[in-house]
Amino acid sequence: MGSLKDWISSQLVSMSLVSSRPLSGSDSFFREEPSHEGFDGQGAAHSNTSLTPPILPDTSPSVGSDQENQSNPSRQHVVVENSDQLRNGSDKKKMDPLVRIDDLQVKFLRLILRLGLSQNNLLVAKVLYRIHLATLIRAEESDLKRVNLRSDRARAVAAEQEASGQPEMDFSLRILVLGKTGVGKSATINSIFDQTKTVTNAFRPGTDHIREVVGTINGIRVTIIDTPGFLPSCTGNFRRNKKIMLSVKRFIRKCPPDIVLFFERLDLINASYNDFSLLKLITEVFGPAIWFNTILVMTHSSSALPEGPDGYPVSYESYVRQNTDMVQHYIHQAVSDSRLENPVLLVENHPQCKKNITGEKILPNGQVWKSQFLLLCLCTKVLGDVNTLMKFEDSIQLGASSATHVPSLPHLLSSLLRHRSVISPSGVDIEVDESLLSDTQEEDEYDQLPPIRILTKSQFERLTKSQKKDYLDELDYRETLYLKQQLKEEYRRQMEIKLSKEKNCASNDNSDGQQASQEAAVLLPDMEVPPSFGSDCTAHRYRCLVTGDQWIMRPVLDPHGWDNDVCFDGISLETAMQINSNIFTSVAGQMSKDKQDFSIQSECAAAYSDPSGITYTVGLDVQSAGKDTIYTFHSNTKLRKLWRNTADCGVSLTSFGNKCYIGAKLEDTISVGKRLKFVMNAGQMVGPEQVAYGGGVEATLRGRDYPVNNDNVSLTMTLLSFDKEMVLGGNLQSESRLGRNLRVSVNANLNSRKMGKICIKTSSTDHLQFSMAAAFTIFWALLRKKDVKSTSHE
Ligand SMILES: Nc1nc2c(ncn2[C@@H]2O[C@H](COP(=O)(O)OP(=O)(O)OP(=O)(O)O)[C@@H](O)[C@H]2O)c(=O)[nH]1
Ligand SMILES: [Mg+2]
Repeated sequence: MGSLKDWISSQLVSMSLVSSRPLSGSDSFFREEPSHEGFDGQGAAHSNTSLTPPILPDTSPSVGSDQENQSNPSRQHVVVENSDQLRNGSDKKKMDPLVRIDDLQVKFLRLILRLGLSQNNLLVAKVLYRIHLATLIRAEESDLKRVNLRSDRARAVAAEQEASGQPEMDFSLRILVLGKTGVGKSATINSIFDQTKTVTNAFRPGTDHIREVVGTINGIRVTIIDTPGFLPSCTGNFRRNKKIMLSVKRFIRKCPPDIVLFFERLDLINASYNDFSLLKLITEVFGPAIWFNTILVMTHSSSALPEGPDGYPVSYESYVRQNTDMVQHYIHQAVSDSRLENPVLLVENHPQCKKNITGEKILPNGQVWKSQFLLLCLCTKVLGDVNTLMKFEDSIQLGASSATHVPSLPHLLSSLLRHRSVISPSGVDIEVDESLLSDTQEEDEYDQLPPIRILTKSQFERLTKSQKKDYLDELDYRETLYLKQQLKEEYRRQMEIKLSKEKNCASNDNSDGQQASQEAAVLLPDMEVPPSFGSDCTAHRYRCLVTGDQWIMRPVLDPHGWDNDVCFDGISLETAMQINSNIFTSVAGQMSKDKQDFSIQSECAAAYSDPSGITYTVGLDVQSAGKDTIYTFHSNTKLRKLWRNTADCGVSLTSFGNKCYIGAKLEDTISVGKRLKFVMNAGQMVGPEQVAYGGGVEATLRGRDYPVNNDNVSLTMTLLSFDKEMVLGGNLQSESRLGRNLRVSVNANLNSRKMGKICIKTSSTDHLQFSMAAAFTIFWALLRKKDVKSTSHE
């Protein structure tokens, strides 16, 4: 059962109920002995039998995906113990994992300094953030108060220790290399040490036995275990490859590596690449947990770029992304889990590889790959050690059989409390309809407008700046009124159809069939598919037609598919039907199936509106979660228009595995005028031996031009209680149009655990506005940074 703590952090950081990713490598796979830093006590108690990977809800891109450059500078917090604890005796220090995490961070920052890397480096920030998150998740309520945001102090201690060289740092890396023969494992080892430490061979397998290569880089002792390469995966080589893997497994049993490098040649990955059987064999022999500490190494990274469909070479970034995605895709298939995201390291071993002025080998994108190698190894090892210290042994496991996700009560309750508005078959929200109806005084406003002369482009150009503005404002105003009028007419038309249908039903005169057949088919926009179908046609098109209002059926595009044949492995379907004047139903779902997996997400609902104003809704939601399926049956009763008040009560029954969760909620909506709305709700979710309670108040103020412009501000306060813990949260959401070409939406939340996030989205058709938005964002980030600094000084 997920805890409230998980729920809070996922509210902040994760997209979905089941989205989780490894913090880093699994020590459970490798470690039988204490790590090289000598973490003794509880933290070093590794188990090599369990495959439980240490997993945290993830918020950031993979450690190594340097293509993704978003990071949140405000989250670069370091968890540092308070000074009392720092001064405490070594015994206590040894016992307290939080203190040891603090030490580890200082060590990590020292190494970053030693490598000459900036501490604001994206990867470093991510590692520090993940450590912070791990500490928060694992910390007890009492510990949480001790978790200070004193990043500056950790940095200062690291700088001080590194300058004085005291205390001496015993940090070492133990790395295992794996990959097919000839991909450049030995050549990479030689490049890393800048000397020929192991033999390479261009024409036949170069390495015939496992051997350790030891050296020192930037004061870090590095041991690399060079292994014989695997033979290309075909049935004849299966036994030989297995033999190599078993001997490697035997070799590392006594002294397991911190990091695994899995090698591929970047230039040899193409549409016909398929190393699934080899990856599967690695997974079987070493266990799925091997992939947690694995970095994908792509050699030959400076090779000539292939031609794109337009005859020009493709861009380096997209070439790398496409090829690494393909290898990652097959790893996902081998472990039957697509959550894994391995860091990628690009390598070029050619002696004539381009170098920068300091003589370091650089890639076509200007990156110095050797420092990137060290950084990735450091990050992987440090996160691995944090995992061990924090004991993430009860986290999610990799693999299909183990990919069972237990829904948490706070999640289920908050989704029950989420407001569901019932959509009528015409596609217009009932609430919108009502606000239109109440809008009678503006009835003829558009028709009463004086005529306007529409200017040609050249006439418009001749206007002065202020005239241009007035003219555009006037057009804007008219457009809003026109759209309002159109919406009203559409609503009236729908009502008339409804009334005439009722009459027709009475007189048994059904002309529906003819009407439907008269409706023309509409072509839906094309989907972009990988341009690899057929020899002469670069982009084969799949076209979709919509023939009636009622059914929309489309294939689902898999963005990871490498050919059109495997791109479409799902289907989505949407329909809404009026059974009679009072009953309507809607079904929306998506289903995908390939050789291994079948997944479905669907929502069906039926609503009955009583003429007295009561609406009854029943529905069934079906959702795949790993190999299991979650069924949720829900039922709602809505009492409309008791004064300006809509009351709603609902129950839900969720079945997952062999467990059942029952929930109930009460909700009341009060409208004050056309623009202000209050929603209050309270609910309860009961699971096996556990209960969660929650509720909230939401106030929404809509813009003057609603529903033509969806400007609104809403403020929500929620309270959630689960397992003797209570969390109060506040959320502010606003969407508004600032000027003609700029839309801004702001979402900010904060809870009583002092965790929160702010998200600002802007869209503009004007470059100037974009630069303003960027300037504002940077200004905001700086402000936050200052804020964090002053907090840490306190
Ligand atoms: N151009 C180029 N050549 C490379 C690169 N990496 C390796 N090579 C060459 O590829 C050949 C094979 O490299 P090795 O390092 O022996 O390959 P290996 O993976 O160790 O092979 P086994 O020991 O048989 O498993 C050598 O001639 C290397 O010089 C690279 O990044 N670019
Ligand atoms: Mg070799």
